[in-house]
Amino acid sequence: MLLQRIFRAVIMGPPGSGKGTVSGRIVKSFGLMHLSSGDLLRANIKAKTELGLLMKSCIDQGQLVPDDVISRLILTEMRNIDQSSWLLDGFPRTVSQAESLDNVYSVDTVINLDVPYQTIKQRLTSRWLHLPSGRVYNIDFNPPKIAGLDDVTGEPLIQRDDDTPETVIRRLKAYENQTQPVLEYYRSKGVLKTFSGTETNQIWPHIQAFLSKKLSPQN
Ligand SMILES: Nc1nc2c(ncn2[C@@H]2O[C@H](COP(=O)(O)OP(=O)(O)O)[C@@H](O)[C@H]2O)c(=O)[nH]1
Ligand SMILES: Nc1ncnc2c1ncn2[C@@H]1O[C@H](COP(=O)(O)OP(=O)(O)O)[C@@H](O)[C@H]1O
Repeated sequence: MLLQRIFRAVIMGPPGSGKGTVSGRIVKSFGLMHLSSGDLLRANIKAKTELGLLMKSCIDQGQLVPDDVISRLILTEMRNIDQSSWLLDGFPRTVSQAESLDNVYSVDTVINLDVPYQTIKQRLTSRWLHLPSGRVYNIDFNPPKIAGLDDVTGEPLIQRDDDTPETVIRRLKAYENQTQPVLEYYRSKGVLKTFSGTETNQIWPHIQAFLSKKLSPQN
């Protein structure tokens, strides 16, 4: 079934709350285009672009990259998908970024994953990533079929340089100081929908039911 009209969504939540995992399920169930700012930055680092090289130390230290850099990067990339329904993951992360987005597109729904910090810290040190696709695994939660290899391509998985316990703490601080105000921004616009819990499998049916009221599921 085709989507009736363009639907624009953002997924938010602290680092490790399951944004990438849930995004994968939303893409599969509802066919939205997925754009992840973290995946885009890591692709730039891997390709050693000028931007990637400039941003790497910032990311490795658990700090946010400058608003103008990420806003330009994302908004340029969005031109390729703006005829489709989309889901933004990891952007916007500051009120200034949210305003830049608002200048071009109005967001229909913001899905907020509210997961306790203690749960998150345990998850991130056992996260494994397939860099080209952004597919995430976890030794405890969803291990790859063959250790160290992506299920779909058989290519190697990596651990992120910024998933160390010290850097995770800095990322959570950045989230509190810079990203939480974005939740208020969207709450005041009436588009924020929060899902709380400690397990993705427990949160997901609620998100699926919520989106099913707004979107046609994929065949
Ligand atoms: N134990 C556990 N791990 C999870 C759960 N949901 C996601 N994960 C894992 O936690 C890590 C962080 O999830 P991810 O989707 O990358 O979060 P993001 O940083 O918000 O995009 C990954 O290794 C996931 O595989 C869950 O319910 N339980
Ligand atoms: N919108 C953004 N604004 C500023 N920095 C960003 C943004 N998106 C990603 N980054 C940078 O990339 C890092 C990794 O982001 P991401 O992959 O979204 O991590 P996570 O999903 O674990 O929160 C962030 O810690 C930050 O340094």
